[in-house]
Amino acid sequence: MSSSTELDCGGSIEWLNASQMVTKQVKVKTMNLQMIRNEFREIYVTIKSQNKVNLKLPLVDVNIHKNFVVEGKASIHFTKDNIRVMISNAPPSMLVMFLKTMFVKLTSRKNSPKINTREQLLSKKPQSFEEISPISSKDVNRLNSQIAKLPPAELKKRHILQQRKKQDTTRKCAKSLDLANTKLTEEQKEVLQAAVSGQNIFFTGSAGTGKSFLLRCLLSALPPDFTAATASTGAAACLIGGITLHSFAGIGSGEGTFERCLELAKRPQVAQNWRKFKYLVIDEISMVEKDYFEKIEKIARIIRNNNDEPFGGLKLIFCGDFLQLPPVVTGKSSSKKFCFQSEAWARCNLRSFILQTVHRQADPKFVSLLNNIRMGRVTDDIVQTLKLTAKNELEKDGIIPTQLCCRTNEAETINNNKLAQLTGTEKRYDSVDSVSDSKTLNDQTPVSRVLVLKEGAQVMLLKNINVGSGLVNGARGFVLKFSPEGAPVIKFKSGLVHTLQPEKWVVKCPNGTLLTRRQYPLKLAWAFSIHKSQISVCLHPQNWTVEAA
Ligand SMILES: Nc1ncnc2c1ncn2[C@@H]1O[C@H](COP(=O)(O)OP(=O)(O)OP(=O)(O)O)[C@@H](O)[C@H]1O
Ligand SMILES: [Mg+2]
Repeated sequence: MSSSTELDCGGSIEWLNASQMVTKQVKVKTMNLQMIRNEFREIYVTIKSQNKVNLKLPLVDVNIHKNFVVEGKASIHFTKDNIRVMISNAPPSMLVMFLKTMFVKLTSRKNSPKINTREQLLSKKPQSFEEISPISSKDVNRLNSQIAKLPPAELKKRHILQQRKKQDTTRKCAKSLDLANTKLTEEQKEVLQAAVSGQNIFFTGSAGTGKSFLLRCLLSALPPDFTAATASTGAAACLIGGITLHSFAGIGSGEGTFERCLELAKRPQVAQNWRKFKYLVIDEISMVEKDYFEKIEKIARIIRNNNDEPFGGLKLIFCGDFLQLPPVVTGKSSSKKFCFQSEAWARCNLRSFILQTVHRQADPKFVSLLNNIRMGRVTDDIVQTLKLTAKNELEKDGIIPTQLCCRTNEAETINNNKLAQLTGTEKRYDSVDSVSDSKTLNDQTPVSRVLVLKEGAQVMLLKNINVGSGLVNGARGFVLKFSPEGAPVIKFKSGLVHTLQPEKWVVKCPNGTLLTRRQYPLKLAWAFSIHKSQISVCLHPQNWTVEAA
Protein backbone atom coordinates (compact mmCIF):
# COMPACT_ATOMS: atom_id res chain seq x y z
CA MET A 1 0.00 0.00 0.00
CA SER A 2 1.23 3.49 -0.84
CA SER A 3 2.11 5.83 1.99
CA SER A 4 0.77 9.37 2.17
CA THR A 5 3.79 10.61 0.16
CA GLU A 6 3.30 8.16 -2.69
CA LEU A 7 0.37 7.37 -4.96
CA ASP A 8 -0.38 4.66 -7.51
CA CYS A 9 -3.01 5.64 -10.04
CA GLY A 10 -3.88 5.94 -13.72
CA GLY A 11 -4.35 9.08 -15.78
CA SER A 12 -2.52 11.32 -18.20
CA ILE A 13 0.15 14.02 -18.33
CA GLU A 14 -0.37 17.17 -20.37
CA TRP A 15 2.23 19.73 -21.48
CA LEU A 16 0.70 23.19 -21.90
CA ASN A 17 1.86 26.25 -23.82
CA ALA A 18 1.71 29.88 -22.67
CA SER A 19 -1.97 30.15 -23.63
CA GLN A 20 -2.70 27.00 -21.63
CA MET A 21 -3.38 24.86 -24.72
CA VAL A 22 -2.36 21.23 -24.54
CA THR A 23 0.61 20.67 -26.84
CA LYS A 24 1.35 17.09 -25.88
CA GLN A 25 -0.47 14.42 -23.92
CA VAL A 26 0.60 11.01 -22.65
CA LYS A 27 -2.08 8.67 -21.33
CA VAL A 28 -1.01 5.94 -18.95
CA LYS A 29 -2.82 3.01 -17.38
CA THR A 30 -0.69 3.08 -14.26
CA MET A 31 1.74 5.62 -12.87
CA ASN A 32 3.47 6.30 -9.61
CA LEU A 33 3.71 9.73 -8.01
CA GLN A 34 6.15 10.30 -5.19
CA MET A 35 7.22 13.31 -3.15
CA ILE A 36 10.96 13.52 -2.55
CA ARG A 37 13.37 16.21 -1.32
CA ASN A 38 16.94 17.08 -2.26
CA GLU A 39 19.93 17.99 -0.10
CA PHE A 40 18.62 21.60 0.17
CA ARG A 41 15.24 20.37 1.44
CA GLU A 42 13.51 21.41 -1.78
CA ILE A 43 10.54 19.24 -2.61
CA TYR A 44 9.99 17.50 -5.95
CA VAL A 45 7.29 15.22 -7.29
CA THR A 46 8.46 12.32 -9.41
CA ILE A 47 6.04 10.86 -11.94
CA LYS A 48 6.95 7.48 -13.36
CA SER A 49 5.15 5.14 -15.69
CA GLN A 50 7.08 2.17 -17.10
CA ASN A 51 8.91 3.40 -20.21
CA LYS A 52 6.47 6.15 -21.03
CA VAL A 53 7.09 8.88 -18.45
CA ASN A 54 9.87 9.79 -16.07
CA LEU A 55 9.50 13.31 -14.68
CA LYS A 56 10.81 15.19 -11.68
CA LEU A 57 8.91 18.42 -11.09
CA PRO A 58 9.74 20.97 -8.38
CA LEU A 59 6.87 21.46 -5.97
CA VAL A 60 6.76 25.23 -5.82
CA ASP A 61 3.49 26.47 -7.20
CA VAL A 62 0.66 24.11 -7.99
CA ASN A 63 -3.06 24.38 -8.70
CA ILE A 64 -5.01 21.40 -7.48
CA HIS A 65 -8.51 20.47 -8.63
CA LYS A 66 -10.07 17.96 -6.31
CA ASN A 67 -13.83 18.16 -6.86
CA PHE A 68 -13.98 14.51 -7.94
CA VAL A 69 -11.64 13.14 -5.36
CA VAL A 70 -14.33 10.72 -4.08
CA GLU A 71 -14.19 9.09 -7.50
CA GLY A 72 -10.41 8.82 -7.31
CA LYS A 73 -9.85 11.75 -9.70
CA ALA A 74 -7.93 15.03 -9.37
CA SER A 75 -5.58 17.21 -11.37
CA ILE A 76 -2.34 18.91 -10.34
CA HIS A 77 -1.05 21.78 -12.43
CA PHE A 78 2.67 22.43 -11.88
CA THR A 79 2.59 26.06 -12.98
CA LYS A 80 6.36 26.57 -13.15
CA ASP A 81 6.83 23.80 -15.73
CA ASN A 82 3.30 24.23 -17.09
CA ILE A 83 2.59 20.53 -16.85
CA ARG A 84 -0.75 19.16 -15.73
CA VAL A 85 -1.10 15.70 -14.23
CA MET A 86 -4.58 14.26 -14.55
CA ILE A 87 -5.05 11.60 -11.89
CA SER A 88 -7.69 8.89 -12.22
CA ASN A 89 -8.46 5.51 -10.70
CA ALA A 90 -6.63 6.37 -7.47
CA PRO A 91 -7.92 4.84 -4.23
CA PRO A 92 -9.89 7.86 -2.95
CA SER A 93 -8.59 7.79 0.63
CA MET A 94 -4.97 7.53 -0.62
CA LEU A 95 -5.56 10.40 -3.01
CA VAL A 96 -6.91 12.55 -0.19
CA MET A 97 -3.91 11.77 1.99
CA PHE A 98 -1.49 12.44 -0.87
CA LEU A 99 -3.05 15.82 -1.71
CA LYS A 100 -3.24 16.76 1.96
CA THR A 101 0.42 15.94 2.47
CA MET A 102 1.32 17.89 -0.65
CA PHE A 103 -0.60 20.90 0.65
CA VAL A 104 0.95 20.78 4.12
CA LYS A 105 4.50 20.29 2.83
CA LEU A 106 4.11 23.01 0.27
CA THR A 107 2.75 25.49 2.79
CA SER A 108 5.33 24.74 5.45
CA ARG A 109 8.11 24.85 2.80
CA LYS A 110 7.02 28.34 1.74
CA ASN A 111 8.00 29.56 5.19
CA SER A 112 11.39 27.89 5.31
CA PRO A 113 14.53 29.87 4.44
CA LYS A 114 15.38 29.61 0.72
CA ILE A 115 18.84 28.78 -0.59
CA ASN A 116 19.52 30.64 -3.80
CA THR A 117 21.01 29.08 -6.93
CA ARG A 118 24.46 30.56 -6.33
CA GLU A 119 24.64 29.12 -2.83
CA GLN A 120 23.45 25.78 -4.15
CA LEU A 121 26.10 25.70 -6.86
CA LEU A 122 28.82 26.55 -4.37
CA SER A 123 27.58 24.08 -1.83
CA LYS A 124 29.81 21.12 -0.95
CA LYS A 125 26.84 18.96 0.05
CA PRO A 126 26.71 15.72 -1.93
CA GLN A 127 23.69 15.58 -4.24
CA SER A 128 20.98 13.41 -2.79
CA PHE A 129 17.28 12.72 -3.06
CA GLU A 130 15.36 11.12 -0.29
CA GLU A 131 11.77 10.15 0.32
CA ILE A 132 9.84 12.89 2.02
CA SER A 133 8.62 12.09 5.52
CA PRO A 134 4.86 11.88 6.20
CA ILE A 135 3.17 14.89 7.82
CA SER A 136 4.81 15.53 11.18
CA SER A 137 3.66 17.59 14.14
CA LYS A 138 6.35 20.11 13.10
CA ASP A 139 4.62 20.61 9.74
CA VAL A 140 1.26 21.04 11.41
CA ASN A 141 2.66 23.56 13.92
CA ARG A 142 4.26 25.53 11.12
CA LEU A 143 0.96 25.56 9.25
CA ASN A 144 -0.94 26.68 12.34
CA SER A 145 1.49 29.47 13.11
CA GLN A 146 1.15 30.64 9.53
CA ILE A 147 -2.66 30.69 9.83
CA ALA A 148 -2.42 32.53 13.16
CA LYS A 149 -0.41 35.26 11.43
CA LEU A 150 -3.24 36.00 9.00
CA PRO A 151 -5.16 39.26 9.53
CA PRO A 152 -8.54 38.75 11.31
CA ALA A 153 -10.59 39.69 8.22
CA GLU A 154 -8.81 37.04 6.13
CA LEU A 155 -9.31 34.49 8.91
CA LYS A 156 -13.04 35.20 9.03
CA LYS A 157 -13.32 34.92 5.24
CA ARG A 158 -11.47 31.59 5.34
CA HIS A 159 -13.68 30.31 8.13
CA ILE A 160 -16.89 31.12 6.23
CA LEU A 161 -15.52 29.55 3.05
CA GLN A 162 -14.46 26.46 4.98
CA GLN A 163 -17.88 26.12 6.62
CA ARG A 164 -19.61 26.44 3.25
CA LYS A 165 -17.29 23.95 1.67
CA LYS A 166 -17.79 21.54 4.54
CA GLN A 167 -21.59 21.65 4.20
CA ASP A 168 -21.31 21.20 0.45
CA THR A 169 -19.07 18.19 0.72
CA THR A 170 -21.20 16.57 3.39
CA ARG A 171 -24.26 16.90 1.22
CA LYS A 172 -22.56 15.97 -2.04
CA CYS A 173 -20.61 12.95 -0.97
CA ALA A 174 -21.97 11.42 2.15
CA LYS A 175 -19.71 8.45 1.49
CA SER A 176 -17.20 10.69 3.18
CA LEU A 177 -13.69 11.39 2.44
CA ASP A 178 -13.28 11.83 6.11
CA LEU A 179 -12.91 8.09 6.06
CA ALA A 180 -9.31 8.83 5.34
CA ASN A 181 -9.18 10.44 8.76
CA THR A 182 -11.30 8.06 10.74
CA LYS A 183 -9.63 5.78 13.20
CA LEU A 184 -10.14 2.14 12.51
CA THR A 185 -9.75 -0.21 15.42
CA GLU A 186 -6.91 -2.73 15.37
CA GLU A 187 -9.23 -5.57 14.33
CA GLN A 188 -10.67 -3.43 11.52
CA LYS A 189 -7.17 -2.41 10.37
CA GLU A 190 -6.14 -6.05 10.10
CA VAL A 191 -9.05 -6.69 7.70
CA LEU A 192 -8.17 -3.62 5.64
CA GLN A 193 -4.54 -4.67 5.35
CA ALA A 194 -5.49 -8.18 4.25
CA ALA A 195 -7.87 -6.85 1.60
CA VAL A 196 -5.56 -4.25 0.09
CA SER A 197 -2.72 -6.78 0.00
CA GLY A 198 -4.87 -8.90 -2.31
CA GLN A 199 -6.02 -11.71 -0.01
CA ASN A 200 -9.49 -13.20 -0.47
CA ILE A 201 -11.36 -12.29 2.67
CA PHE A 202 -14.69 -12.65 4.43
CA PHE A 203 -15.40 -10.51 7.44
CA THR A 204 -18.32 -10.84 9.75
CA GLY A 205 -19.42 -9.85 13.25
CA SER A 206 -22.59 -9.12 15.12
CA ALA A 207 -24.79 -6.09 14.44
CA GLY A 208 -22.97 -2.83 15.04
CA THR A 209 -19.41 -4.15 14.90
CA GLY A 210 -18.70 -1.77 12.03
CA LYS A 211 -18.85 -4.09 9.01
CA SER A 212 -20.45 -1.54 6.70
CA PHE A 213 -18.28 1.21 8.15
CA LEU A 214 -15.16 -0.81 7.45
CA LEU A 215 -16.38 -1.74 3.99
CA ARG A 216 -16.74 1.91 3.08
CA CYS A 217 -13.19 2.59 4.31
CA LEU A 218 -12.00 -0.40 2.35
CA LEU A 219 -13.66 0.76 -0.85
CA SER A 220 -11.98 4.11 -0.51
CA ALA A 221 -8.61 2.34 -0.29
CA LEU A 222 -9.06 0.44 -3.58
CA PRO A 223 -8.77 1.74 -7.17
CA PRO A 224 -12.38 2.56 -8.20
CA ASP A 225 -12.05 1.52 -11.86
CA PHE A 226 -10.86 -1.96 -10.88
CA THR A 227 -13.29 -2.53 -8.02
CA ALA A 228 -16.77 -3.95 -8.47
CA ALA A 229 -18.67 -2.75 -5.40
CA THR A 230 -21.80 -4.85 -5.14
CA ALA A 231 -24.35 -5.93 -2.56
CA SER A 232 -27.05 -8.56 -2.48
CA THR A 233 -29.83 -5.96 -2.24
CA GLY A 234 -30.39 -2.64 -3.96
CA ALA A 235 -30.60 -0.64 -0.75
CA ALA A 236 -27.36 -2.11 0.60
CA ALA A 237 -25.71 -1.39 -2.76
CA CYS A 238 -26.90 2.20 -2.62
CA LEU A 239 -25.32 2.59 0.83
CA ILE A 240 -21.88 1.65 -0.47
CA GLY A 241 -22.27 3.53 -3.76
CA GLY A 242 -22.29 0.29 -5.73
CA ILE A 243 -24.63 -1.84 -7.81
CA THR A 244 -26.53 -5.02 -7.00
CA LEU A 245 -24.70 -8.31 -7.41
CA HIS A 246 -27.52 -9.38 -9.75
CA SER A 247 -27.01 -6.48 -12.13
CA PHE A 248 -23.24 -6.94 -12.02
CA ALA A 249 -23.41 -10.68 -12.71
CA GLY A 250 -25.89 -10.19 -15.58
CA ILE A 251 -27.54 -13.61 -15.37
CA GLY A 252 -30.99 -12.45 -14.28
CA SER A 253 -32.35 -14.28 -11.25
CA GLY A 254 -29.93 -17.11 -12.03
CA GLU A 255 -32.75 -19.63 -11.96
CA GLY A 256 -32.30 -20.79 -15.57
CA THR A 257 -30.01 -23.66 -16.58
CA PHE A 258 -26.27 -23.07 -16.29
CA GLU A 259 -25.98 -22.93 -20.09
CA ARG A 260 -28.64 -20.24 -20.27
CA CYS A 261 -26.95 -18.21 -17.51
CA LEU A 262 -23.60 -18.50 -19.29
CA GLU A 263 -25.18 -17.31 -22.51
CA LEU A 264 -26.52 -14.26 -20.70
CA ALA A 265 -23.15 -13.56 -19.08
CA LYS A 266 -21.41 -13.73 -22.46
CA ARG A 267 -23.27 -10.66 -23.72
CA PRO A 268 -20.51 -8.15 -24.52
CA GLN A 269 -21.37 -5.57 -21.87
CA VAL A 270 -21.72 -8.19 -19.12
CA ALA A 271 -18.62 -10.12 -20.13
CA GLN A 272 -16.61 -6.91 -20.18
CA ASN A 273 -17.70 -6.25 -16.59
CA TRP A 274 -16.51 -9.68 -15.51
CA ARG A 275 -13.16 -9.13 -17.22
CA LYS A 276 -12.24 -5.58 -16.36
CA PHE A 277 -12.37 -5.73 -12.56
CA LYS A 278 -9.67 -6.89 -10.19
CA TYR A 279 -11.65 -6.84 -6.95
CA LEU A 280 -15.16 -8.15 -6.31
CA VAL A 281 -16.79 -6.75 -3.19
CA ILE A 282 -20.10 -8.24 -1.99
CA ASP A 283 -21.88 -6.69 0.99
CA GLU A 284 -24.72 -8.46 2.84
CA ILE A 285 -23.36 -11.76 1.47
CA SER A 286 -25.66 -13.74 3.79
CA MET A 287 -28.53 -13.00 1.41
CA VAL A 288 -26.75 -14.51 -1.60
CA GLU A 289 -28.19 -17.92 -2.35
CA LYS A 290 -26.02 -21.05 -2.69
CA ASP A 291 -26.97 -22.09 -6.27
CA TYR A 292 -26.64 -18.54 -7.50
CA PHE A 293 -23.21 -18.17 -5.85
CA GLU A 294 -22.03 -21.43 -7.44
CA LYS A 295 -23.19 -20.32 -10.85
CA ILE A 296 -21.49 -16.93 -10.79
CA GLU A 297 -18.25 -18.41 -9.48
CA LYS A 298 -18.12 -20.87 -12.40
CA ILE A 299 -19.18 -18.21 -14.90
CA ALA A 300 -16.37 -15.92 -13.69
CA ARG A 301 -13.80 -18.67 -14.26
CA ILE A 302 -15.08 -19.32 -17.81
CA ILE A 303 -15.44 -15.70 -18.88
CA ARG A 304 -12.15 -14.60 -17.33
CA ASN A 305 -10.51 -17.57 -18.98
CA ASN A 306 -8.90 -18.66 -15.74
CA ASN A 307 -10.13 -21.99 -14.49
CA ASP A 308 -7.47 -22.43 -11.83
CA GLU A 309 -8.43 -19.67 -9.45
CA PRO A 310 -11.75 -19.02 -7.69
CA PHE A 311 -13.87 -16.47 -9.54
CA GLY A 312 -11.24 -16.56 -12.30
CA GLY A 313 -8.69 -14.71 -10.20
CA LEU A 314 -10.84 -11.84 -8.92
CA LYS A 315 -9.74 -10.69 -5.46
CA LEU A 316 -12.71 -11.36 -3.20
CA ILE A 317 -13.98 -9.17 -0.37
CA PHE A 318 -17.15 -10.53 1.20
CA CYS A 319 -18.91 -9.01 4.17
CA GLY A 320 -22.05 -9.84 6.12
CA ASP A 321 -23.49 -11.76 9.02
CA PHE A 322 -24.99 -15.20 8.38
CA LEU A 323 -26.79 -14.95 11.71
CA GLN A 324 -28.82 -12.02 10.38
CA LEU A 325 -30.67 -12.17 7.07
CA PRO A 326 -30.85 -15.40 5.04
CA PRO A 327 -31.40 -15.50 1.24
CA VAL A 328 -34.85 -14.30 0.25
CA VAL A 329 -37.11 -17.29 -0.38
CA THR A 330 -39.55 -16.82 -3.25
CA GLY A 331 -42.67 -18.86 -3.95
CA LYS A 332 -40.94 -21.10 -6.49
CA SER A 333 -38.12 -22.49 -4.40
CA SER A 334 -38.72 -22.95 -0.74
CA SER A 335 -35.45 -24.61 0.30
CA LYS A 336 -32.76 -22.05 -0.37
CA LYS A 337 -29.37 -22.53 1.20
CA PHE A 338 -26.65 -20.14 2.36
CA CYS A 339 -23.78 -19.56 -0.05
CA PHE A 340 -21.21 -20.79 2.50
CA GLN A 341 -22.79 -24.24 2.09
CA SER A 342 -21.47 -24.42 -1.47
CA GLU A 343 -18.33 -26.04 -2.82
CA ALA A 344 -17.53 -22.76 -4.53
CA TRP A 345 -17.29 -21.02 -1.14
CA ALA A 346 -14.72 -23.60 0.02
CA ARG A 347 -12.79 -23.10 -3.23
CA CYS A 348 -12.55 -19.35 -2.56
CA ASN A 349 -10.20 -20.11 0.32
CA LEU A 350 -11.31 -17.02 2.18
CA ARG A 351 -9.42 -15.70 5.16
CA SER A 352 -12.14 -15.08 7.73
CA PHE A 353 -12.28 -12.32 10.29
CA ILE A 354 -14.79 -11.90 13.09
CA LEU A 355 -15.13 -8.34 14.36
CA GLN A 356 -15.73 -8.40 18.10
CA THR A 357 -16.18 -4.83 19.31
CA VAL A 358 -19.72 -3.49 19.10
CA HIS A 359 -19.66 0.23 18.31
CA ARG A 360 -23.38 0.82 18.09
CA GLN A 361 -24.41 0.21 21.70
CA ALA A 362 -22.51 1.31 24.75
CA ASP A 363 -24.47 -0.64 27.39
CA PRO A 364 -22.50 -3.89 27.93
CA LYS A 365 -25.55 -5.70 29.32
CA PHE A 366 -27.58 -4.88 26.21
CA VAL A 367 -24.66 -5.90 23.93
CA SER A 368 -24.33 -9.23 25.71
CA LEU A 369 -28.10 -9.81 25.52
CA LEU A 370 -28.12 -9.14 21.78
CA ASN A 371 -25.10 -11.37 21.19
CA ASN A 372 -26.73 -14.22 23.06
CA ILE A 373 -29.96 -13.92 21.11
CA ARG A 374 -27.94 -13.78 17.90
CA MET A 375 -26.54 -17.21 18.72
CA GLY A 376 -29.99 -18.53 19.69
CA ARG A 377 -29.12 -18.66 23.41
CA VAL A 378 -32.12 -17.27 25.25
CA THR A 379 -31.65 -17.82 28.97
CA ASP A 380 -34.28 -17.18 31.68
CA ASP A 381 -32.36 -14.07 32.64
CA ILE A 382 -32.66 -12.69 29.11
CA VAL A 383 -36.36 -13.53 28.96
CA GLN A 384 -36.89 -11.71 32.27
CA THR A 385 -34.95 -8.63 31.10
CA LEU A 386 -36.96 -8.49 27.88
CA LYS A 387 -40.26 -9.00 29.67
CA LEU A 388 -39.50 -6.06 31.92
CA THR A 389 -39.35 -3.83 28.82
CA ALA A 390 -43.12 -4.42 28.42
CA LYS A 391 -43.52 -1.70 31.04
CA ASN A 392 -41.69 0.82 28.86
CA GLU A 393 -43.84 3.63 27.67
CA LEU A 394 -44.43 2.99 23.99
CA GLU A 395 -45.90 6.21 22.72
CA LYS A 396 -43.81 9.33 22.97
CA ASP A 397 -44.92 12.70 21.65
CA GLY A 398 -47.45 11.13 19.32
CA ILE A 399 -44.99 8.63 17.83
CA ILE A 400 -45.67 4.94 18.28
CA PRO A 401 -43.14 2.11 17.87
CA THR A 402 -42.65 0.93 14.32
CA GLN A 403 -43.93 -2.57 13.79
CA LEU A 404 -41.55 -4.95 12.05
CA CYS A 405 -43.13 -7.35 9.58
CA CYS A 406 -41.72 -10.37 7.78
CA ARG A 407 -43.12 -9.32 4.43
CA THR A 408 -43.15 -6.01 2.60
CA ASN A 409 -46.83 -6.22 1.59
CA GLU A 410 -47.81 -6.85 5.23
CA ALA A 411 -46.03 -3.61 6.22
CA GLU A 412 -47.62 -1.78 3.29
CA THR A 413 -51.11 -2.90 4.32
CA ILE A 414 -50.57 -1.64 7.89
CA ASN A 415 -49.24 1.71 6.66
CA ASN A 416 -52.06 2.19 4.15
CA ASN A 417 -54.72 1.31 6.74
CA LYS A 418 -53.26 3.73 9.27
CA LEU A 419 -53.08 6.46 6.65
CA ALA A 420 -56.71 5.84 5.65
CA GLN A 421 -57.75 6.29 9.29
CA LEU A 422 -56.43 9.87 9.29
CA THR A 423 -59.07 12.40 8.38
CA GLY A 424 -56.90 15.09 6.74
CA THR A 425 -56.51 15.71 3.02
CA GLU A 426 -54.09 13.52 1.12
CA LYS A 427 -51.03 15.07 -0.45
CA ARG A 428 -49.34 13.21 -3.28
CA TYR A 429 -45.72 13.66 -4.32
CA ASP A 430 -44.48 12.18 -7.61
CA SER A 431 -40.77 11.64 -7.90
CA VAL A 432 -38.82 13.29 -10.70
CA ASP A 433 -36.84 10.50 -12.38
CA SER A 434 -34.19 10.71 -15.08
CA VAL A 435 -35.91 7.80 -16.85
CA SER A 436 -39.55 6.78 -16.59
CA ASP A 437 -40.72 3.46 -15.13
CA SER A 438 -37.28 2.42 -13.95
CA LYS A 439 -37.24 -0.84 -12.03
CA THR A 440 -33.65 -0.05 -11.02
CA LEU A 441 -34.71 3.21 -9.39
CA ASN A 442 -37.62 1.49 -7.64
CA ASP A 443 -35.40 -1.30 -6.37
CA GLN A 444 -32.31 0.64 -5.45
CA THR A 445 -33.52 3.86 -3.92
CA PRO A 446 -35.28 3.84 -0.56
CA VAL A 447 -37.89 6.35 -1.74
CA SER A 448 -40.98 5.41 -3.70
CA ARG A 449 -42.10 6.87 -7.01
CA VAL A 450 -45.30 8.10 -5.39
CA LEU A 451 -45.39 9.28 -1.80
CA VAL A 452 -48.79 9.91 -0.22
CA LEU A 453 -48.96 11.78 3.08
CA LYS A 454 -51.55 13.34 5.39
CA GLU A 455 -51.22 15.50 8.45
CA GLY A 456 -50.44 13.20 11.37
CA ALA A 457 -48.85 10.45 9.25
CA GLN A 458 -45.95 8.71 10.99
CA VAL A 459 -42.85 8.89 8.82
CA MET A 460 -39.19 8.06 8.74
CA LEU A 461 -36.43 10.21 7.29
CA LEU A 462 -34.42 8.40 4.62
CA LYS A 463 -31.40 10.62 4.26
CA ASN A 464 -28.88 12.32 6.51
CA ILE A 465 -29.88 15.98 6.33
CA ASN A 466 -27.97 17.30 9.31
CA VAL A 467 -26.22 14.75 11.47
CA GLY A 468 -25.39 17.27 14.21
CA SER A 469 -29.02 18.09 14.88
CA GLY A 470 -30.27 14.51 14.63
CA LEU A 471 -31.83 14.77 11.15
CA VAL A 472 -30.41 11.43 10.15
CA ASN A 473 -31.38 8.43 8.11
CA GLY A 474 -33.80 6.51 10.33
CA ALA A 475 -35.08 9.46 12.41
CA ARG A 476 -38.84 9.19 12.96
CA GLY A 477 -41.55 11.76 13.35
CA PHE A 478 -44.96 12.75 12.03
CA VAL A 479 -46.32 15.22 9.48
CA LEU A 480 -47.16 18.32 11.50
CA LYS A 481 -48.52 20.29 8.54
CA PHE A 482 -47.76 21.24 4.97
CA SER A 483 -45.90 24.47 4.23
CA PRO A 484 -47.60 27.13 2.05
CA GLU A 485 -45.46 25.77 -0.84
CA GLY A 486 -46.81 22.29 -0.15
CA ALA A 487 -43.68 20.76 1.42
CA PRO A 488 -44.15 18.38 4.37
CA VAL A 489 -43.24 19.87 7.76
CA ILE A 490 -42.14 17.10 10.09
CA LYS A 491 -42.02 17.06 13.86
CA PHE A 492 -39.30 14.62 14.83
CA LYS A 493 -39.16 12.50 17.98
CA SER A 494 -36.36 14.73 19.21
CA GLY A 495 -38.83 17.65 19.19
CA LEU A 496 -37.20 19.29 16.17
CA VAL A 497 -39.56 20.67 13.51
CA HIS A 498 -38.17 20.69 9.98
CA THR A 499 -39.55 21.50 6.53
CA LEU A 500 -38.21 18.99 4.07
CA GLN A 501 -36.98 19.57 0.54
CA PRO A 502 -36.77 16.97 -2.22
CA GLU A 503 -33.47 15.09 -2.24
CA LYS A 504 -31.60 13.36 -5.04
CA TRP A 505 -30.58 9.70 -5.22
CA VAL A 506 -28.11 8.50 -7.81
CA VAL A 507 -27.94 4.88 -8.87
CA LYS A 508 -25.14 3.42 -10.94
CA CYS A 509 -26.05 0.96 -13.71
CA PRO A 510 -23.70 -1.88 -14.63
CA ASN A 511 -22.73 -0.04 -17.81
CA GLY A 512 -21.66 2.97 -15.76
CA THR A 513 -24.60 5.26 -16.60
CA LEU A 514 -26.20 7.11 -13.71
CA LEU A 515 -29.94 7.22 -13.02
CA THR A 516 -31.40 9.80 -10.68
CA ARG A 517 -34.56 10.15 -8.62
CA ARG A 518 -35.65 13.32 -6.85
CA GLN A 519 -38.21 12.83 -4.09
CA TYR A 520 -38.95 13.87 -0.51
CA PRO A 521 -36.77 11.65 1.73
CA LEU A 522 -39.70 10.12 3.59
CA LYS A 523 -41.47 6.82 4.03
CA LEU A 524 -44.57 5.91 6.04
CA ALA A 525 -43.29 4.33 9.24
CA TRP A 526 -46.04 2.72 11.26
CA ALA A 527 -44.65 -0.55 9.92
CA PHE A 528 -41.54 -1.68 8.04
CA SER A 529 -40.40 -5.01 6.63
CA ILE A 530 -37.47 -6.52 8.53
CA HIS A 531 -35.31 -6.46 5.40
CA LYS A 532 -36.03 -2.80 4.74
CA SER A 533 -35.51 -1.80 8.37
CA GLN A 534 -32.19 -3.64 8.49
CA ILE A 535 -30.92 -1.72 5.54
CA SER A 536 -32.57 1.66 5.96
CA VAL A 537 -31.79 2.25 9.56
CA CYS A 538 -28.60 0.36 10.10
CA LEU A 539 -26.77 3.65 10.43
CA HIS A 540 -28.85 5.09 13.22
CA PRO A 541 -30.76 2.45 15.12
CA GLN A 542 -30.78 4.55 18.27
CA ASN A 543 -33.77 6.32 16.72
CA TRP A 544 -35.81 3.18 16.86
CA THR A 545 -38.25 1.79 19.31
CA VAL A 546 -39.22 -1.48 17.79
CA GLU A 547 -42.11 -3.79 18.49
CA ALA A 548 -42.06 -7.27 16.98
CA ALA A 549 -45.00 -7.98 14.70
N1 LIG B 1 -13.78 2.38 14.23
C1 LIG B 1 -14.91 3.03 14.46
N2 LIG B 1 -14.88 4.24 15.06
C2 LIG B 1 -16.01 4.92 15.31
N3 LIG B 1 -17.26 4.49 15.00
C3 LIG B 1 -17.36 3.30 14.40
C4 LIG B 1 -16.20 2.50 14.11
N4 LIG B 1 -16.63 1.36 13.52
C5 LIG B 1 -17.98 1.46 13.45
N5 LIG B 1 -18.42 2.61 13.97
C6 LIG B 1 -19.82 3.09 14.09
O1 LIG B 1 -20.61 2.03 14.65
C7 LIG B 1 -21.91 2.03 14.09
C8 LIG B 1 -22.24 0.64 13.56
O2 LIG B 1 -21.43 0.37 12.44
P1 LIG B 1 -22.00 -0.41 11.16
O3 LIG B 1 -23.34 0.07 10.76
O4 LIG B 1 -20.91 -0.39 10.14
O5 LIG B 1 -22.15 -1.87 11.78
P2 LIG B 1 -22.51 -3.24 11.04
O6 LIG B 1 -21.57 -4.27 11.55
O7 LIG B 1 -22.53 -3.03 9.57
O8 LIG B 1 -23.96 -3.54 11.59
P3 LIG B 1 -25.16 -4.40 10.90
O9 LIG B 1 -24.79 -5.84 11.05
O10 LIG B 1 -26.37 -4.04 11.70
O11 LIG B 1 -25.26 -3.98 9.47
C9 LIG B 1 -21.93 3.11 13.02
O12 LIG B 1 -22.54 4.27 13.55
C10 LIG B 1 -20.46 3.34 12.72
O13 LIG B 1 -20.23 4.67 12.28
MG1 LIG C 1 -24.05 -3.15 8.07
